[in-house]
Amino acid sequence: MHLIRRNRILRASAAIREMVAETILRPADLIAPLFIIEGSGIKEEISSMPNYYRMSIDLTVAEVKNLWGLGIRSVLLFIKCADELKDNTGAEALNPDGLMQRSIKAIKDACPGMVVMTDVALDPFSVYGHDGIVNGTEIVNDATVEVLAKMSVSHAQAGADIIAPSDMMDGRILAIRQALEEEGYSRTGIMAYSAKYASCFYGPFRDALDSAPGFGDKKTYQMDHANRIEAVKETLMDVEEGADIVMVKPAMAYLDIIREVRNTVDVPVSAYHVSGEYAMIKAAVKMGWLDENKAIMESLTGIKRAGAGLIATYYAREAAMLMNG
Ligand SMILES: NCc1[nH]cc(CCC(=O)O)c1CC(=O)O
Ligand SMILES: [Mg+2]
Repeated sequence: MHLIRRNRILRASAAIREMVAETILRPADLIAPLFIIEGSGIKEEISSMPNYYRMSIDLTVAEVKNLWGLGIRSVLLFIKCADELKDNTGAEALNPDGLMQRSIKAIKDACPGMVVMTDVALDPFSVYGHDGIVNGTEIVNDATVEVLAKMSVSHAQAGADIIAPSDMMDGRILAIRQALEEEGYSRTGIMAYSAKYASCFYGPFRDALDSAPGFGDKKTYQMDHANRIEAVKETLMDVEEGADIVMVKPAMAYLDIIREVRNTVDVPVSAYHVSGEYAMIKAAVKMGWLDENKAIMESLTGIKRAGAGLIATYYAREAAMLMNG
């Protein structure tokens, strides 16, 4: 018998292909990022992210319930800070009655089972739009880490299940872990943005939250896209410091990094299918060049195939609806 025919057998029908599929995407694999603003009954379009919105807490809670019903089990919260509350200290980030803190409480009250993850970085609160405290043109690592640790405790106090530091400061995972333990939050997890690249693909997000850097760029603290070995080093350090989950970000231009990280660490690996990756598909679909449902499932399955068991994606709702048939 000539073995060449085996491939044709295992691809012969949809049923056989489904039987032998190696990578199966589930709604619970998906983390839904949510952009939250002050007010009530407010749903604002984001021009660079079609069909994605900034929403007030009440509408965000309703969306969380819908997402839970679709089988999604985690959300990742981002808030849009009022300009008058921005400074160079991150004070508003520590406000126990801040928008993030109120959002966490409202979601946990309304949908207790949903895993609430919170973005921890200073850019939404910074007059400079950088992820940390600025001195001249320097992002001051250690002073920033101190604030991030307090910010993380504040989120845990509000009920957050997992802290997601997206800042890339050195040593922040250990500092956050220690601060959480000192305050009794030994059950609050950390999803570290470990291999986060200084990517052009964050543009739409920065529009959404008005958080673009006011000067320079983020290349002094986010990684160079040319580097692979450095990603493994960063990730191993975060695991050593106490990260429960590590993340590679962005995703599609970094599948090799996801695979290398997956093969290296013994904790869950996540990836962030970022705003620019979402916007690219949306734009191509608008031009009639791509089938959106196929592009969504192929992209997200590929990110999982590369090794990410968790995927933060703005397509979480659509993908879950597709998987629910
Ligand atoms: N530190 C903030 C943060 N957290 C997630 C993203 C990007 C998410 C996306 O583009 O979807 C950013 C923007 C940035 O680092 O400039
Ligand atoms: Mg690091």
